[in-house]
Amino acid sequence: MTRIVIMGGGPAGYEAALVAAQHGAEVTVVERDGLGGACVLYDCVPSKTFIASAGARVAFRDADELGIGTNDVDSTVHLPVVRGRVRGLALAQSADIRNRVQREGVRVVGGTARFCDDRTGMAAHRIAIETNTGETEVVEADVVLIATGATPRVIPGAEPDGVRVFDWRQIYDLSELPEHLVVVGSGVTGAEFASAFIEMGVKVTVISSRDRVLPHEDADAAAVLEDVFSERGTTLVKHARAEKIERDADGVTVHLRGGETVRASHALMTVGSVPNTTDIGLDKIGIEPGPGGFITVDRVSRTSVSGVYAAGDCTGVLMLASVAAMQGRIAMWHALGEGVAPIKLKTVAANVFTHPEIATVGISQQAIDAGEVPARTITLPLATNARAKMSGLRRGFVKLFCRPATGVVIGGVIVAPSASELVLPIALAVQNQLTVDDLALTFSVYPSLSGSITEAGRQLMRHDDLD
Ligand SMILES: Cc1cc2nc3c(=O)[nH]c(=O)nc-3n(C[C@H](O)[C@H](O)[C@H](O)COP(=O)(O)OP(=O)(O)OC[C@H]3O[C@@H](n4cnc5c(N)ncnc54)[C@H](O)[C@@H]3O)c2cc1C
Ligand SMILES: NC(=O)c1ccc[n+]([C@@H]2O[C@H](COP(=O)([O-])OP(=O)(O)OC[C@H]3O[C@@H](n4cnc5c(N)ncnc54)[C@H](O)[C@@H]3O)[C@@H](O)[C@H]2O)c1
Repeated sequence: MTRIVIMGGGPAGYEAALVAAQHGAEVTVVERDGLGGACVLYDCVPSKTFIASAGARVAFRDADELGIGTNDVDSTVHLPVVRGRVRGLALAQSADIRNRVQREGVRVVGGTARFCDDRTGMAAHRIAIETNTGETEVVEADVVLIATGATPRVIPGAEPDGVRVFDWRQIYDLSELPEHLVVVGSGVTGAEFASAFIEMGVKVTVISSRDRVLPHEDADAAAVLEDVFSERGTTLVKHARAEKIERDADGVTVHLRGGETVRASHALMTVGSVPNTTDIGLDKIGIEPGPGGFITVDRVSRTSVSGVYAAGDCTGVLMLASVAAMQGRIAMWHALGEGVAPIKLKTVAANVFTHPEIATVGISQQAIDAGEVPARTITLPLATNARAKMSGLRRGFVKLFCRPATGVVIGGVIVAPSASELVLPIALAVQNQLTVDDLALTFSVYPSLSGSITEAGRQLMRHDDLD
């Protein structure tokens, strides 16, 4: 029986464990916090639960326009209740995952794992576990999966203290909403938290190191979000890098490179993550981490050392829960001799949970504009969609990209309140190489926002006829 040890129980680790157990391996997962990992306990699940509360407040605010008077009712945010939901849901989800994994016969050890091979080049590997109860155990494995995830990056001089300066894992500890929150960093994490606090009625300033929010996302989508931010009175400080944060009894002063300062009551640091790869004994097996400390893997999750795989955020390959889980599964299928297709990143669907949401799949507009991928494109503003009008939606759009000659769908972007749900038909089309004709001939419900997707297909099909 193949002995498999998995270091870390996040989406990469626990999904791998389920696959390995299904295929009859003897599986041990070592996790120092709780199953589900940082994804479930601190990052993805808590942030989306928090955002759900902000969304409820938005619905309340927007009701006025639809003829439902709410002026005389106060929509106060009860932060302790929100925090209770955030924590409770994360713990419940973690417990569900633990039960599921244990039901499949996986051994779960609470503790911290590191390699302790006597020398490099061994066929089997030794892993020392410092258990959470203070004992040390050494286990041998034929196959090891490193799935140790990542941790919030800390800027020296701007260390979070959990009182005035927070990272995204501590922010739920606030007992009341900040008077003025400065969000440092405008990547996906920064944009999501800025949006949630803005929608909860907090004054927000966003510090962006680039010329816009969401520098890695679709530029038109980012422009919509900036519009919403500005409408809600948010200040966006562009081309700015925070170097130091001073705190006093009343608040924080963020010092930017170049000498300017931003004053606020609290600061939230969203300046990226660093991989958890420094203390796991990589030198004992001969793995040299790549740039930024990430572990280099190929498309079936192999590292440079035989029998050792890596998956998830510690590899720096698209830092998404869905990608982590797929990398973990692929590693196990490969290790256990199953037929496996290498991971295809061009078909990954992702969503930024701002208000409105931004969902993307496949080739980006940026790659098309740069001439890297030939494509025909269409953008349909939601303002022209009947259902959007009925719901009072004025912002947002559907974009569709297809191959010039064949009309095969290669990507798309949706900006809408429920973009994460709407993007699936485009993801299905990209994954299965469907054409704009396939979309165009599909019945969508009338009236519906998804009608804009089939309409986008029709508009690109019409262009086809002119070729
Ligand atoms: C604020 C935020 C929101 C996000 N929202 C989304 C989202 O909506 N959708 C999405 O797809 N992705 C989202 N992500 C990204 C997603 O959370 C990560 O891609 C995902 O957590 C990666 O999973 P993982 O298994 O690699 O690592 P993790 O989830 O980080 O799990 C790794 C686990 O390993 C443990 N560990 C580390 N070292 C050791 C060791 N030596 N021994 C034992 N255990 C160890 C860690 O404590 C941790 O519990 C979000 C990220 C952030 C920061
Ligand atoms: N909804 C989701 O799926 C979701 C949500 C959150 C995060 N994630 C994923 O997690 C990964 C990390 O995202 P992230 O936003 O946490 O990190 P990031 O690294 O993408 O963004 C951090 C931003 O902070 C900026 N920055 C760094 N130092 C700064 C400074 N001193 N002052 C001002 N700005 C500074 C960086 O230039 C960068 O733009 C991404 O791959 C993202 O897709 C996904």
